[in-house]
Amino acid sequence: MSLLSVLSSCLTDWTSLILVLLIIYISNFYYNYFMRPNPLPGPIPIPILGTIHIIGMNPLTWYNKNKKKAGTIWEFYIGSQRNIVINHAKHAEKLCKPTKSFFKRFPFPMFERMGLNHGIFFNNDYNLWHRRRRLVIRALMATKFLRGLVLCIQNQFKASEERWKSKIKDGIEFDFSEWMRYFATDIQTIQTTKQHSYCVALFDTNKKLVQSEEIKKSLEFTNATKKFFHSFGFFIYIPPFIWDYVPGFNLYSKSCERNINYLNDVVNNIINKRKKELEEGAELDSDLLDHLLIAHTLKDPDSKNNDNVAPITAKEVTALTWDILLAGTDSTGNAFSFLLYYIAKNPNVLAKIHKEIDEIFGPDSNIEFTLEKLDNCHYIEATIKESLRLILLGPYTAKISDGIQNIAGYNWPSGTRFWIDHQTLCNNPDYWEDNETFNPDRFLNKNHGGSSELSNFQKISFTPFGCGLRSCAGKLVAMNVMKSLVVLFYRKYNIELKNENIKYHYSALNQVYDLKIRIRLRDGSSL
Ligand code: HEM
Repeated sequence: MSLLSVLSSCLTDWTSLILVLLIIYISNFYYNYFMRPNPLPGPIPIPILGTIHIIGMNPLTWYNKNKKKAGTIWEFYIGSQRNIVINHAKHAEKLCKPTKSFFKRFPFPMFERMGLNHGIFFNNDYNLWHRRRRLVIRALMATKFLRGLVLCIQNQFKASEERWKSKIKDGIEFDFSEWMRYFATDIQTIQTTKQHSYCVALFDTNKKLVQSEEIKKSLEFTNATKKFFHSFGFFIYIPPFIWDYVPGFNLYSKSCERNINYLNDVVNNIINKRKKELEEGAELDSDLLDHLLIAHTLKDPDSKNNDNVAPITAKEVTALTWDILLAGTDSTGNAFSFLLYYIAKNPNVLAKIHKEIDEIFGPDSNIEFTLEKLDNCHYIEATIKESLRLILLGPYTAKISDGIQNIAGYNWPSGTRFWIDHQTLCNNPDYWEDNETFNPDRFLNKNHGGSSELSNFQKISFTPFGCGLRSCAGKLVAMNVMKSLVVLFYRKYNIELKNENIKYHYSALNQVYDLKIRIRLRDGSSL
């Protein structure tokens, strides 16, 4: 037998083996699919890809075309993994209760590999998560922290106003979505780590600001966080063995890995620098990093009162700092861009905002305001809520069940993957009257100058910050950032949209782009 014929017979044997294995895999896949308990409407999956070729990276695209067929519960596949989507308050109630039955998020193997599960966002260990979450909540809800935040926003805004000064009389045109993303990055970076990121300064000066090493480094960091966000969908929807072994995909996942390593190094350097300053006697500040660093030493009140509580580790400090930087930046930035768009489209709402601002803050549009003043802005708060209801920043969240759970009348085994479709929950005409109308009054009850009371279904379904144990840890921060910005912009400026419609795309969050505005001084205002 020639070498060639041995080779070709081996090859044939290998090919046949692969073919047989493939047939077994496909038969097994479809056997499991057709025998699944509680079959629901949804596109038929294909092996390995699941339904990604039909629904793409955004389950709402399929749902919006198939509303009737999908009803209030439907399913789709990621690889061979079944996912159940809930989009009515009557089924969401149990999923949204703050119980351990729906504590777990989907695992993020890539982010776990990179150590990001030492924080709270990617953490599925209840006991570890619980203590860290308490720490973070204590820091973010502290009055001292929130007062510092409101002051920091005003200072950063003032700095932008200084740069607008020479041109504002004739009006300035710019892409607000970009400005807002940079502004949110600056605020979040300062409030989390005390570092300046100079993003807005570079934007306002058309990148002509003298670029020191510090500024260049901060820009690199901002771009790296952007890349991290954009990789989210990839790591959720593409099964791990594809991003590890399939050419092209593996190159991209390796570059994301390098990106996360780089971000980890930057955050670690910031932490070490601050740790040293504190060891050398610097005074403690109200920002998140100092709060975490207290818990990293034995000065943490939790560990003082309880011998079993160890100080949090350096890895935890890094991961928690990361969590807050990432979870808080793009979310607030995009939320405010949507809000600005809705206010511009609704002059009656703007008139009521002006009235509230004039009543609470008086005629001087340059006067500094406090956190306590913002607490009285009930109409502004209602407007923010209505904007968050109409367009969900995170249109869905996902949870894994623990123990057999009865949802929508079906019993589901432990480990079932549920998606809550918040976009549909918050806009369901069954229980949101005139659901497509921008009407902040629906959030004003009689204690706050209105006459509305949310129904039970409305309360369950109003979930822009998620729901259950894992709901947003920075809700109060986000609300205060947005309230502050409403006051800063509308007490002094007129804002005109340059495009008729808002443009946005979904990538981990709904992200606004190309929101061109023209901003000029409001009559009677001065710089
Ligand atoms: C308008 C702005 C924001 C929106 C719409 C928003 C929305 C959300 C949503 C939908 C979740 C997932 C909840 C779930 O899985 O049920 C979440 C989680 C989280 N958010 Fe926010 N968020 C915003 C701002 C912020 C800010 C400013 C911070 C921090 C300062 C923050 C920190 C977090 C953290 C740490 C988590 C993870 C909580 C956990 O797993 O226990 N968010 N947020």
